[in-house]
Amino acid sequence: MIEIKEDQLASLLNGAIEQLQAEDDRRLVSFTKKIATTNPLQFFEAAKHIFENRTFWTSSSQMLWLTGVGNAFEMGADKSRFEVIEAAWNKMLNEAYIHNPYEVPGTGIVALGGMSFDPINAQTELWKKFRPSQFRVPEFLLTKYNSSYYLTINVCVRKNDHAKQLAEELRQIEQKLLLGQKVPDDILHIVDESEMDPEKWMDIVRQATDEIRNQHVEKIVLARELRLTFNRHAEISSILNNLLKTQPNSYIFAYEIGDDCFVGATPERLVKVEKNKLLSTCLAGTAPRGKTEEEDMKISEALLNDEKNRQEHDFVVQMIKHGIKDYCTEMTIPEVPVVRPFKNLQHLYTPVTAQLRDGFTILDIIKQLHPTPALGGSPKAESLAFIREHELLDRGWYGAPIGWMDSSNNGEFAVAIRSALIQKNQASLFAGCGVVKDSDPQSEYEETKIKLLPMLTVLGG
Ligand SMILES: C=C(O[C@H]1C=CC=C(C(=O)O)[C@@H]1O)C(=O)O
Repeated sequence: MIEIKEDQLASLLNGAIEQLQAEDDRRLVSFTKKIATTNPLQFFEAAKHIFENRTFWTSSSQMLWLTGVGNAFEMGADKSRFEVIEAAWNKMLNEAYIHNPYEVPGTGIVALGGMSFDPINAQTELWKKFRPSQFRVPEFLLTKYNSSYYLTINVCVRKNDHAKQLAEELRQIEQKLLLGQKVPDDILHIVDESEMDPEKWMDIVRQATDEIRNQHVEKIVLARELRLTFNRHAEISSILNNLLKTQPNSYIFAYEIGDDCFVGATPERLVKVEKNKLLSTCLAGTAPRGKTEEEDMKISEALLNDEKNRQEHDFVVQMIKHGIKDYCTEMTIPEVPVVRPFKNLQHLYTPVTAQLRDGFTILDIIKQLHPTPALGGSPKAESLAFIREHELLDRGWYGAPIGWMDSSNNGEFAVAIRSALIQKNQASLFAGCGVVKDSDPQSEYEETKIKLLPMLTVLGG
């Protein structure tokens, strides 16, 4: 194990502490170093009894893994979410003491967080711990980028802190984390299940198709919740381990707040920015997987030529194109989608690439894009108004951006679908589908059932 260069961290801490004038002044100190191979999930598990708030992220390509534990700095907002977060982020970065000799995305000061689907919709008891927008800079962040490993230690210092003592305390926690803990093989059993009466939900789908036929709106995405009770408390690291095994090509994430944890394996990238190169994704239009290769191909071809699905998909393409055009240059969007297979489903997929213009950030792009018609509908305002009035669900963070950003304007956000809110021995799973004028309520219901599978299968279903 590579040990922290004690004197280097202590002198960085000391430098920051000496600058503080008033007793309640605080300053973030961030120290990054390269470390030996460390298992991100075992690091996550080792933090279980040390920190209350753990965060986990892998990109769909698994090029980047982030495991954050603890909160060195938090940012939250209920209104004007993007502006408030951006201002707090910039202020903190301007004042921080940073030692990070690596120009590697996802190292150094990284904020991990997410937001609710709709801040206007009233927040219910279910999601009470999750603010409309919330980001955290973890105390310890393990970054795996390609095959290199980095550890960043972030700490907020005060005037009366003692640098050497603090460095020693941090070193002891670091040792425990890097040692890791075996991820338990937790097998859950579902003892109770509840959901909205399917007939009632399909009735809402019918009302949506009526609304669309009456030309008030073109597409509305409707979601539903499945509430499960287990025989015991769920182990988050074990759920993540199973998602990593069963859901390739997906973003696997967890955002823990005390006893609640929002977990998922989503196939949908909202936006990635790396060294000003922007990548967004249109993912909408769905079909099941075939049981044989031949059947799979047939279904995939039918999906590609299906008018209803192509229309559903095109709403997303058009919206992303218009949403970001003023924020970037060199935008490239293929004329036709391709079919992208995932474990349980296949989707129509169109990648969008561009160059982010100087002066804009990933938060500016998210503000433009969220919610895309893959989760809200089209037009945005009308579809959201329908969802607010009829869906009878607190989506919380489901269907909203979740991800990370670093101090060099790199970042990546996925759309938090195929996800569940875990609460001790209970969980709420969410799934939705795009309703257009010819949607059949029964088929839409069946589609949401398949979309629940990625989470259901790792939760004892
Ligand atoms: C809303 C969900 O999926 C979206 C993403 C891909 C395909 C979709 C569809 O075909 O309806 C949905 O727009 C969900 O999985 O809960």
